[in-house]
Amino acid sequence: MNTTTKPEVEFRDVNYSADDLHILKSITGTFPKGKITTLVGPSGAGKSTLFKLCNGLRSPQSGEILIRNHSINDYDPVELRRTVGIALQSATMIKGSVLENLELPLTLQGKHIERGFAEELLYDVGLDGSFLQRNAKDLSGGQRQKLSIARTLVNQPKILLLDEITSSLDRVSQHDIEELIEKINEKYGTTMVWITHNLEQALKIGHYTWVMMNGEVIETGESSLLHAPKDERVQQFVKGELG
Ligand SMILES: Nc1ncnc2c1ncn2[C@@H]1O[C@H](COP(=O)(O)OP(=O)(O)OP(=O)(O)O)[C@@H](O)[C@H]1O
Repeated sequence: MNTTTKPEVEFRDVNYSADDLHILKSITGTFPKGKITTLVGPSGAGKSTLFKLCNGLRSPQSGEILIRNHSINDYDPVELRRTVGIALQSATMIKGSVLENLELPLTLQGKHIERGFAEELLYDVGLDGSFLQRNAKDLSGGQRQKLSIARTLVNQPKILLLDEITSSLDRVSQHDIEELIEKINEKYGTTMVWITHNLEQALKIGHYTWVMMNGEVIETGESSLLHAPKDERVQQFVKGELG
C-alpha cells in the first residue's frame, strides 16, 4: 500500500470476543483516507463484526482503533455516528414517504431537512426531487438502496461503511450503485469501506482490498492483489475453493 496515503481508520492489534468465541484476532491495518477499500473473505470471517467495531456498536477487549487519528474512545456516540455512516444490504425503511425516510437521521435529533439539501442528496444517488413525496414502500429494491445511501449522507459522514449493499440487486441496479458510490467518493472525498462477496466488484471498485479469514486479516494491498495473491489460502479463496 502507498505509504503516503493517510489512514482514516487504523486498527492496532485489535481483539474482539463474544460468547467465548475469539471473533477478531490481532487486527492491524488501515483504511486509507478518501479511498475505497473492499473487504472480502469467506462467510464468517468477521467482516461485519469489524464494521460494528468501527461505528461503536461493539467494543474490542484489547487493542486500539483510531478514527481520523483519534481514539474511538474519545468520540461521543452521536459524533461517532455522524462521522462513520453505515448502509446495509437490507436498506430498511420506516413507514412513510421518501422524505420522511431521508430525514430520519435529523428527525432523531429533533430537526428537519432543508428541501434543497434533500433534493441534492437524491440527485447524488440518481433520484430526482419528485421522489420526495412518494411512498418509500413503493420503491424498487435498487431505488430503496439508493435512498438508504442518500440517508447515510445526511450527516455528511467522513467514512462510509457499505455492507453487501448490492447482493440482493440485479446486475443493472448493481452497476448503478457501483457508479454512484464512485461518484460520491470523488465528490465528497468520503472514505469508503465496502464488504462484498463479489470479487469482480472488489477488483473494479476498490482502490485497496483487505482479505479476511477466520477473524484474521490475511492480505492487504492494492486491489490487484486479488489477481495474484501471495497467501495460499487467499489463492484458494479467489479460485472459489473456500466459502
Ligand atoms: N454476538 C456474537 N456471539 C457469538 N458469535 C458471534 C457474534 N457475532 C458474530 N459471531 C460469529 O462471529 C463470526 C464472524 O461473523 P461476521 O458476521 O462478522 O462474519 P462475516 O465475515 O461478516 O460473514 P458473512 O460474510 O457471512 O456476513 C461468525 O462465526 C459469527 O457466527
